[in-house]
Amino acid sequence: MGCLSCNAESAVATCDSYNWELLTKKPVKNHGTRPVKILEFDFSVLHSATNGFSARNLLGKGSHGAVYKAKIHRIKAVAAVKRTKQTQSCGDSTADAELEILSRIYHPRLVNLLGYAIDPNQRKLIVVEYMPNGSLYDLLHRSAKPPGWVKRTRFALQVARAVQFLHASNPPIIHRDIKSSNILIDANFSSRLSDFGLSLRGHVGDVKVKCTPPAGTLGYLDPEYLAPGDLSTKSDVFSFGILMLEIITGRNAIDVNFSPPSVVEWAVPAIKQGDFIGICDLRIRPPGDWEALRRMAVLAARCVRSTAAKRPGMTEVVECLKIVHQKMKARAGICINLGSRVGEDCRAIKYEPLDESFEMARNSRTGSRRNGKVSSVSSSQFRRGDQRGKSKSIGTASEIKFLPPDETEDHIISRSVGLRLNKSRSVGFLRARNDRPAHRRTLKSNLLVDLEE
Ligand SMILES: Nc1ncnc2c1ncn2[C@@H]1O[C@H](COP(=O)(O)OP(=O)(O)OP(=O)(O)O)[C@@H](O)[C@H]1O
Repeated sequence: MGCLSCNAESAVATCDSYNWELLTKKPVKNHGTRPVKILEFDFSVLHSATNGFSARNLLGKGSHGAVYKAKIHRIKAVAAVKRTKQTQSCGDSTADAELEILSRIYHPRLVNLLGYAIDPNQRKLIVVEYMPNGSLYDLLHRSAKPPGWVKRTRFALQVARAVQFLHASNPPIIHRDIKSSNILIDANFSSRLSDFGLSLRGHVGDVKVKCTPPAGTLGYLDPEYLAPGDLSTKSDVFSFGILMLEIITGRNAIDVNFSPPSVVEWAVPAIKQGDFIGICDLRIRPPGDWEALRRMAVLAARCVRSTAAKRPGMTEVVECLKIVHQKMKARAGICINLGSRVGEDCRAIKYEPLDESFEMARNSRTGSRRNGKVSSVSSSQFRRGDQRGKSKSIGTASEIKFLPPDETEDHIISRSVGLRLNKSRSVGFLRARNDRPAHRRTLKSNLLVDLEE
C-alpha cells in the first residue's frame, strides 16, 4: 500500500489507555512520534477479530463506511476497524487521505492509527484506537445526564489541543470536519479528535490544497470557505467555534426548533449583549464561575467571526481555554469544600437558580431540543420555520434569577429581541437598545461585549 510504505519503517504506533489496560503497560505521553509501529494486518485477522464484521460488532455507520469493534489478539488490544465503501479502482479518496495523514502523526488527543489491511475486494480497512465512551455529540445531545461545566471545558480544551497540534504540524494539517460527532470519548473520559477522511495536509499554496473542492458538514462550515483557495487553518477555527457554542448552549449547530436555527445567529447576538445566562445549557447546573463562562462565550464568538483573518489562532484558543477550565475547576472545588463545611451556603451558590422559574425555563428549553444529528441543510432553508421555532424558544429564559430584578428584566428584552430580529441582528439590536428606558440602556451598555478583546 503506497501511502504507508514509506512510513511503516519509521513509524511507531500506540495503544490508548483502554488498550494499555489490556496490555498492562503504562501509557507514554508522546506528542508527535509514535510509541509503536503501524501494523499491516492480514484481512483474515481483522475478519476474525470482528466476528466476520458481524452486526454485533458494528459500532456505527458514517457516510464513508462502517466501523466495527475488533479484539485483535495479535496486539492484545481492542481496536476500531473502519471499512470504507469504495474500491481502490474507484479512487478510495477518504480512506487514502485518512491513512496518509494518520500514518504521519501521533497525539494523545487524537484517535490514532494502529494499522491497516486490504480486503479481497481491494477495499481498505483502517485500524484505529477504540473509543469506548461514544462521542461528544452523544454526551451533549443524547445523554440523560449531560456533562457539567468542568467536564465541558475540559473537553473543549482537549479538542483545542488536538487542533492546535494539527495546525502546528509541518506542513499544517487542516481537519475540515470538526464537529461533536467526530469527537470521541476514550476510557479516561477524555476527548479525542477523529475522522480524518476530509483532512488536507499542506500549505495554503500547495497544489493539493488549492485543487481540493470545499467540504465539511453544514452548520460547522466556514462561510468564507467557498472555493478551494479560501481554505486556511482558520476554517477549522470557525468549526471549533461552533463546537464551543454547542458545548455552552447544549443545542445543535442547526436546529429548527430554535429561532434562528443557526447557533451562530442565535447565540452571538446574545453574547455581544452580555446575555450569557440566556445562552447557557439549562439542563445542567449553572456554571460556578460566570467570568469563565463569559471568556469562553466571547472566545467562541470570536472564532465564528465571518472574516477569517479576525479569528484567533488555535494557540490563543488553547491558552484562553486553559484559564477557563482552571477557573471552572477551582470554583467547583470551592463548592465542594464549602459543601462539607457550610452546606447551606454551598447550596446557595450551586442551586440558586433552581427555583420554580428556572425549572420552567429549563423544561421549556429542553422541550424544544432535537435529538437528530446535524443534517446537510443550510440555515437559509429554514427561514420559514423561524416563526414556529420562535414560539417554542422565546421567553424560555424570562424569569431566570441570577441577577438583580432590573438586570433580569433587561435579559428578557435582549433575548426576545435577539430572537425576533434574526435577519438583521446588528441593526435590530441597535434599535432595541434605543427603544429601552434610559436606565436600562445604561445597564445594558455595561454588559455589551467587545469581541476584539
Ligand atoms: N475509534 C472508534 N471507536 C469507537 N467508535 C467509533 C470509532 N470511530 C468511529 N466510531 C463510531 O462509528 C460510527 C461511524 O463513525 P464514522 O466516523 O465513520 O462516521 P460519522 O463521523 O458518524 O459520520 P460521517 O463520517 O458521515 O460524518 C460513529 O457512531 C462513531 O462514533
